[in-house]
Amino acid sequence: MVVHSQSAALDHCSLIKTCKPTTGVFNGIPVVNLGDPEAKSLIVKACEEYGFFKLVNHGVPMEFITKLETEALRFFNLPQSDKDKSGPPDPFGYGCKMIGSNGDVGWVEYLLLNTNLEITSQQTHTVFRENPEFFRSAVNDYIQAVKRMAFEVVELVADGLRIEPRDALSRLLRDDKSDSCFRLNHYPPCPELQALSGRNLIGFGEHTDPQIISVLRSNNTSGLQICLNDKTWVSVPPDQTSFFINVGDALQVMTNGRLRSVRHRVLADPRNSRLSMIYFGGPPLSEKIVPLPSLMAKGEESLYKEFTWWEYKTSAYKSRLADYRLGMFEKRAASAVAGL
Ligand SMILES: C=C1C[C@]23C[C@@]1(O)CC[C@H]2[C@@]12CC[C@H](O)[C@@](C)(C(=O)O1)[C@H]2[C@@H]3C(=O)O
Ligand SMILES: O=C(O)CCC(=O)C(=O)O
Ligand SMILES: [Fe+2]
Repeated sequence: MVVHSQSAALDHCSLIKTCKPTTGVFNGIPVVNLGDPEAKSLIVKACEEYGFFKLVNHGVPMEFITKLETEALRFFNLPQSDKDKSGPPDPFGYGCKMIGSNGDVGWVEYLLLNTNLEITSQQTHTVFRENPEFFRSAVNDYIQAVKRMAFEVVELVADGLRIEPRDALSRLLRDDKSDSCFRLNHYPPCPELQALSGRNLIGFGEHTDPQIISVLRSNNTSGLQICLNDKTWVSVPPDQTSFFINVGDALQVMTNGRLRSVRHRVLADPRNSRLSMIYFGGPPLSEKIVPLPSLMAKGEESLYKEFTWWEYKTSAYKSRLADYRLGMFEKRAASAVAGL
């Protein structure tokens, strides 16, 4: 991400939103130890209350994490013209400041990758044609390990909610056709811009993740914030040795609203660069996203209209980042519009 001079930088960034600096960190983020016999109920409680928790003792080898971090930084430190060869993100590939294709911008550059097609094949023409073999292998090793952990987490969700069979969620992520993706985000420091405005630049604007579950790991630079039920934004203390798990929109629907997808955003840090890596576990495109039958009480009705993941994704990709994407799939919203 090139910044030539202060005025050029400001020009470039006039579209990036800012917010008042927030100071306090939130110490109430639930922490779940994957080896704890109580993990399933702690996970469910955290997902009901926050749609978010920190996972420790996760079993992903630190070696895979640091190898990928090194390779990712090597990539993001390349000259801009080299990085641009891996873009634009359509939607996969390298992107800088523009998020999605509907006008959202942030102080971020990223690589967005598909995980279900072997990363060796389809993406060869963009991201990995230009980058060394060890970057590709670092990405593959990391994704494999994180997927395994994500399968376990959603199986614990199923256990905790007494969903049967217990692979009702994990089978969707394990499926060869699972529509999952992976993202490396790099938020460079930007001291001049923040000093001039006295505000924090938005790195990645507020949103919920559309998929079933997102698994996030970052370096020790802060920036991630979540929105609590009372609509206040709180900063998540970073922890480079742990993972943060987000409930996505699809899981909210599949649990008929029991688990809530969490609204979150990232503020750029004026002094330190942030690097995050996120696996977004989604179902196959043809999957119907409906509440899981074993979870529904007798006579309970779905809060949502029936839709496939393809339909949801198509609509999500037409939306702006901050939009409430589930709104148009809610039955209640539809009847309100009809004046019922
Ligand atoms: C503005 C957009 C970017 C996004 C697609 C969208 O139109 C709305 C959802 C966005 C989001 C948020 C979570 C993930 O980072 C992401 C990959 C996803 O699946 O939905 C992004 C999309 C993107 O960056 O392409
Ligand atoms: O980069 C981060 O820490 C989070 C970004 C995010 O929420 C996303 O890419 O969907
Ligand atoms: Fe997100």
